Amino acid sequence: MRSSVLRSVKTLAKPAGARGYSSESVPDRKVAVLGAAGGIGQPLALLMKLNPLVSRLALYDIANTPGVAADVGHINTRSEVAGYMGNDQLGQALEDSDVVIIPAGVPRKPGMTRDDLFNINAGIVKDLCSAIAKYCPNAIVNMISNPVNSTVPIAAEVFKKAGTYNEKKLFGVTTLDVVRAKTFYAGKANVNVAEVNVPVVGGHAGITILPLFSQATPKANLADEDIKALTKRTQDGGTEVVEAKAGKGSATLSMAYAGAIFADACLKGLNGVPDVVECSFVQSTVTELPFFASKVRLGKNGVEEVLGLGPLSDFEQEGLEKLNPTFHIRKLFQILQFFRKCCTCCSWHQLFGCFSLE
Ligand SMILES: NC(=O)c1ccc[n+]([C@@H]2O[C@H](COP(=O)([O-])OP(=O)(O)OC[C@H]3O[C@@H](n4cnc5c(N)ncnc54)[C@H](O)[C@@H]3O)[C@@H](O)[C@H]2O)c1
Ligand SMILES: O=C(O)C[C@H](O)C(=O)O
Repeated sequence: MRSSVLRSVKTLAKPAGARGYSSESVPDRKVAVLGAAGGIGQPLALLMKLNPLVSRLALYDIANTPGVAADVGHINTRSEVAGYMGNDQLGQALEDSDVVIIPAGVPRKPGMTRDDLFNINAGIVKDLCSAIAKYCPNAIVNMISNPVNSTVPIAAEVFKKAGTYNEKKLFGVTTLDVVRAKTFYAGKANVNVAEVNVPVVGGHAGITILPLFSQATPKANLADEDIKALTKRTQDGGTEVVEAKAGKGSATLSMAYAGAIFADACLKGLNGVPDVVECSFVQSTVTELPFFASKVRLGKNGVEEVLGLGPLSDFEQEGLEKLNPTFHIRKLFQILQFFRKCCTCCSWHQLFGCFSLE
């Protein structure tokens, strides 16, 4: 048992010796986790502590971080761990960060949509991003807090207002959709899950999550009905967990795993490892939507290239057409309302410039 856990941890955290640099030359990298005492934050802190690419790990939350930091800090891996609690310590937590991961915010309960989290989480994200703009404006930001389809554009607006926006460094973390699509596909196709690849594009809510099973590898001859069912299960994966947890929150462990995979990819990109590609929700021209998840090549400056969708099946093309209005209408109105309430200097003109209904 112990050795298999260690083996998977090694695979997740493998230094990129074989992929571009030796473990002796791994540069120093500071990673900050905001919301580090939460359901995602704690296992994510553990996984980042196991990552040999991290030299400093800053754990920030509004409560309980000293305990989490003391606990994680006893693990005998490379990084130095420090806990920071409360707004007064946020600046210190962020200073010199290369990557900031944000799982701060409230999770869903059964019967809620991710949009129902907007009012609380938009405010949390806005405050945290204002601090990022001040204390580590060049950091890569990995946004986990929901609704990702809206928290990412909000973060972009906050950074624009602060004059620090770099579209190459802002990522909505959609890796859990990919993790789920891989797991469900491997089960149905009866193939080794470790070898499976499935791009998932669009966004991170309901039908905006669009897995491209026609591009899944290894290839399997699945019936149309099976593809439909896999697509629906991937789109409803978050709700499946929310319902199973029956009021005790949403996905935390699988999300921490997904968040650790994505942060590891960002670190590899920063360190110059070639051909690091993950799906992520980023500023995009792949469709007419201003932010869109697709495969992204990661590099020393964050996004190196936003990759196109590739060939779609008729079913996927239909899914793509359906997701556009959902995105536009919900997201636009939420974000407009938020900035009207909270940000008097953000004019309607600026907002329509960013989120126009094309
Ligand atoms: N992107 C995804 O795929 C994905 C997957 C799962 C969950 N999520 C989202 O992640 C968020 C967190 O989920 P969770 O289960 O960890 O919730 P949780 O309630 O267990 O933890 C959230 C943590 O955030 C902290 N927090 C609140 N306000 C803060 C602030 N201003 N600064 C710093 N920390 C603050 C809380 O103290 C708490 O420790 C939710 O919004 C959830 O919907 C996203
Ligand atoms: O579903 C949720 O509310 C959490 C997360 O977005 C998920 O996909 O698990």
